[in-house]
Formats: sequence, structure tokens, C-alpha cells
Amino acid sequence: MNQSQDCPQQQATSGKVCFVQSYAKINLTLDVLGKRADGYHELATIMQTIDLYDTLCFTTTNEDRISMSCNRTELSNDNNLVVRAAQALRQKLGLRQGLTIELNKRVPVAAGLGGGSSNAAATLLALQRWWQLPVSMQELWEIAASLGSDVPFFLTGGLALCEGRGERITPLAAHWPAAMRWLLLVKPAIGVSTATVFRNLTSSDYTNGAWSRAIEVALQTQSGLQASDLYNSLERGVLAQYPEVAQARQEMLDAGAPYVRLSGSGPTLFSTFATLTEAAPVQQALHTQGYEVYLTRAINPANNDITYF
Ligand SMILES: C[C@](O)(CO)[C@H](O)COP(=O)(O)OP(=O)(O)OC[C@H]1O[C@@H](n2ccc(N)nc2=O)[C@H](O)[C@@H]1O
Ligand SMILES: Nc1ncnc2c1ncn2[C@@H]1O[C@H](COP(=O)(O)OP(=O)(O)OP(=O)(O)O)[C@@H](O)[C@H]1O
Repeated sequence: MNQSQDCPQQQATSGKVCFVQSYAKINLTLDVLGKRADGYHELATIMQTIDLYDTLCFTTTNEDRISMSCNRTELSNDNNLVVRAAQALRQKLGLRQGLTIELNKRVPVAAGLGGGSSNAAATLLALQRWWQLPVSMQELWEIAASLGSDVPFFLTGGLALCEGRGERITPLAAHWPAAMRWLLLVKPAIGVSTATVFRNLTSSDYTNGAWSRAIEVALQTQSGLQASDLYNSLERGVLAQYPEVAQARQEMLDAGAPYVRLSGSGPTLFSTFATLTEAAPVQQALHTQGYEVYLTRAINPANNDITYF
């Protein structure tokens, strides 16, 4: 990675700089248990951090404001989750320190990979550590949960069971199966609104959480996780509503993927492989058909010390 390429504005300033990576996730399971009175859905989902990341570069300024820029210019505005995260922290602590944030997106946007949520959590953690702020993990969690259901997961990352509307996190220790070492992600050329996907659920899509419970047990035992344990309650509706996603799924299967699952609210699909030799033909076939394709791995990013499963 070339840090100066990711921080072009840093070259033109004498402010102090902090540079972090912000990793995406996939959902190994996603059980939707039902609809709640507040309009959200009750979930049990097992999420895993993957080695696909955006970069964030923070520079201190003398102005009492936050400004941000992004290589995806449509995201360069004050509604961006990185600005909202930094503002929430500044407000909570009454800080006046100015900040410029440069966000370099590599993770596809509105893709079911949690990119914006990860950016928000990475901002909270970076500022807490860099500025040595007197804010506890519980307080960071509260800010994270106020920003979005997926944001608290990214404060710890790795492998975790996420419950409630997604904000109640239980980290899991795992025996990651060698048979699933390589994760092939395929993104159809559409963005999907998470709210629309949840709105289109029917009660027949609800489960009792058994898929997530079963995978939790499988991951913690030597018997291990298998591809057939993966499940997503949102998948039926997304495949029915978005023909582009159904077509991409079929093309992955035709190219030799043993099975295909949706990540989050999609449209990104993934399949797992034991070896690069098995993954490569599927990767090549989908790339040739014009899809965005990412070959990645499960990681545990704890303490900035990346461990590959
Ligand atoms: C689909 C997942 O990515 C799975 O990891 C998450 O549940 C979505 O997390 P997120 O993007 O952080 O979601 P939020 O920003 O909190 O919510 C976006 C919208 O999705 C719907 N939503 C989200 C989470 C949830 N448990 N129930 C919902 O019904 C709501 O309509 C909400 O307005
Ligand atoms: N830093 C950011 N990165 C990406 N999108 C952002 C960001 N800040 C705000 N957004 C808005 O959030 C929307 C969802 O983006 P994101 O990439 O996080 O979706 P996602 O991968 O589907 O997330 P999730 O899996 O958590 O539902 C985008 O359409 C965009 O308008």
C-alpha cells in the first residue's frame, strides 16, 4: 500500500497525521427473527471481518470544524458516516480540535459488506487512540450504536455473534476451517438499499435463530463449520427482487462454485474455497463476465495486529 497516494492532502499540510485501514465484513449467517415495535428487525447474525479495506487519513487543522474528501466524490459530504462519527465524538467531549478526513474507498458501496459502518467505527477508534480521549469502550459502543446497527461490530471485528438489531456483540473464538480459506466475493453492478430489503421481508423469511446458534457451535468445535451451515434470511427476497443478483448467483454456480450465499442485504454474493486453484477459475469466469470480483480471506484485526484465519 502506498500511504502518500492514499493521503494526497497530507503532502500539503504541516498538521499531524493518523492513517488507518477500515475492513469490510461478510455475514456467515443472518437470521431475521421478526419485526420489532420500533420498526427494526430482531437479528441473530454471525459476522466475520475480511481482508478488503478502505483507508482513512486524519489530519489535524487549526479550524474548529471537520472537513472530508473521498475518492468517490458522491460520498464527500457532511452526511458521510466518518463525519458523523467524528462529530458525535467531538460533541460528547466538547472538543474544538479541527480535522480533515480523507477517505479512500475500495470496499464497494451499498453492497452488504458494511463499508460505511466500518469507516465510522474506524474513525471512533482512531480518534480515541490518537488523541488519547477519555472515552470508554462502553461510551464508544453507545455512539457506534447511534450511528447504525452494524457499527458496534466493527469496534472489535473478527468473528462475532451480533444480536438485537445487530448492536449486541459477542466475540467468538474460532477454528476457521481450512476448506473455507479463500472467500470469493462477486458484486453485481447495482447498489441495494438495506431499508428496502428489510421492508420486503415476509413472515415466512423469519427463523428462530437456529442457523446462527448452529454455526456458533460448529465454529467452536473441531468438527467445524461447513458451507451448508451458511444461511441468510434476506437472500430469498433479494434474489426475487433483483434479477441481476439471481443471474450472478447462477453464473457463479455454472463456473463451479460449490454453493453461493448473499452477504448482508446484498447485492454481494460469496463462495468459499480451500485452495486458490479451486477459486481461480470461478474468479476468472466472473471477472470476464464484467463483475467486480474480490478474492479475500477472513481476518482478525484486533489491536492493529492482523491475524489470518
Ligand atoms: C443487513 C446488515 O448489514 C447485516 O449485517 C445490517 O442489519 C444492516 O446494518 P446497517 O446498514 O448498519 O443498518 P442501519 O443503518 O441501522 O439501518 C438501515 C435500515 O435497515 C433496516 N434495519 C436495519 C437493521 C435491523 N436490525 N433491522 C432493520 O429493519 C431499517 O429499515 C433501517 O432503517
Ligand atoms: N463512509 C461511507 N462509505 C460508504 N457509504 C456511506 C458512507 N457514509 C455514508 N454512506 C451511505 O451509506 C449507504 C450504505 O453504504 P454501505 O457501503 O455502508 O452499505 P452496506 O455495505 O450495504 O452496509 P451494511 O452491510 O452495513 O448494510 C450508502 O449508500 C451511502 O449513501
